[in-house]
Amino acid sequence: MTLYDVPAPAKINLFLHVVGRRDDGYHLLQTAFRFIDLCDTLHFDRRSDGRIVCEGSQPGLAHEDDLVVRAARALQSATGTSFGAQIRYQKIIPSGGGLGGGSSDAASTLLALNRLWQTGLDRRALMALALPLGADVPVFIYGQPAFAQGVGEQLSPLSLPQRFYVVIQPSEPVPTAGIFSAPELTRNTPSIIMSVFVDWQRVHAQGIGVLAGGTNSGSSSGTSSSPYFGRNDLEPVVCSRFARVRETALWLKRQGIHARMTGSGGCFFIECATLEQARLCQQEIIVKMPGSENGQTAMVENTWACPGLLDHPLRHWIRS
Ligand SMILES: C[C@@](CO)(OP(=O)(O)O)[C@H](O)COP(=O)(O)OP(=O)(O)OC[C@H]1O[C@@H](n2ccc(N)nc2=O)[C@H](O)[C@@H]1O
Ligand SMILES: Nc1ncnc2c1ncn2[C@@H]1O[C@H](COP(=O)(O)OP(=O)(O)O)[C@@H](O)[C@H]1O
Repeated sequence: MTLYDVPAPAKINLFLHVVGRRDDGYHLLQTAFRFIDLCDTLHFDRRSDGRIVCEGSQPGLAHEDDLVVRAARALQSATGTSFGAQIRYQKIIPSGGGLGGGSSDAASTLLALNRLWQTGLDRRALMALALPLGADVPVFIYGQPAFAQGVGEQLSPLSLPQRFYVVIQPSEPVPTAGIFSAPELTRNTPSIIMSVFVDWQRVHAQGIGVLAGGTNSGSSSGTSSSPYFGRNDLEPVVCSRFARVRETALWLKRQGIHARMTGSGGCFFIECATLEQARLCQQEIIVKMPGSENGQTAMVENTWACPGLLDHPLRHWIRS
């Protein structure tokens, strides 16, 4: 029994507010998760000897630390199945980018093995298994764009308009834990109710656009010139500590391009109304970037233009 070409999409945080801190040090967040069509791909063969064998492509990552392996083991011990799995995967989503690639790989592993092993867990049970693997893992099992609270596990569905994204990866990974532990991090952004974001979306649904030159229009928003809702509270901390991320942010700003950091960075996204606009914007960035050769500079590692997803591609693999 096999399952090949299982996708694990990246996520972006449309905004990210830190509204408090729990006694265990984890932070209370408010954020909007959106999946984008930038995917890792996983392949699974069922084994009857109970072993989990994973050929990942993560240099420097020990087998037992790989979130794919940890997810497989979590499902094994929760269900007592005697099956194992041979797993291979190809990474596209950069690690330490704030795109949730490892979390998404873990979620797709849970969804795929639940099917391959016929362990029959429902969505709620898989989400409970997902949370100890990482605060970001449950939303990928939830399967829909979501307004998230708590540490990221209290999820409500969001209906988001079709949008397209340029994603820019500065050539420097950012470790999530170090950003959350920064003393200077803003931890007291006032909580909002979800309808504030939903209403903002409705009002600004027509507003986003990219000008012919490739810069987004700066349609009116909650803040003076940004076309995005709220802010990412982690962005100033990441920019102050990571030179390449800061250079990228400043360069984009000087070009008049409104970009926002996703999660704990260091990737940025630019929201566009059409895929064509996203591709034009990406091309303009590639051409204009200082020292650019095929879109790679000392400052930026990679760029992509891709659609936002209306749903997770495996959403219907599981009972709600
Ligand atoms: C910041 C976010 C926003 O979506 O995304 P990424 O930048 O990682 O993609 C997430 O909250 C990250 O989720 P995830 O990457 O799964 O985090 P975890 O592995 O659970 O935690 C990594 C470390 O970040 C800190 N952490 C994480 C989440 C949270 N709500 N509060 C925290 O303080 C903790 O110090 C923890 O040790
Ligand atoms: N399969 C995996 N893919 C990517 N990162 C992984 C994986 N398994 C474990 N990790 C670890 O998780 C961290 C990055 O996780 P990821 O979800 O991609 O986060 P981020 O959104 O912060 O980039 C890194 O420390 C990496 O070593």
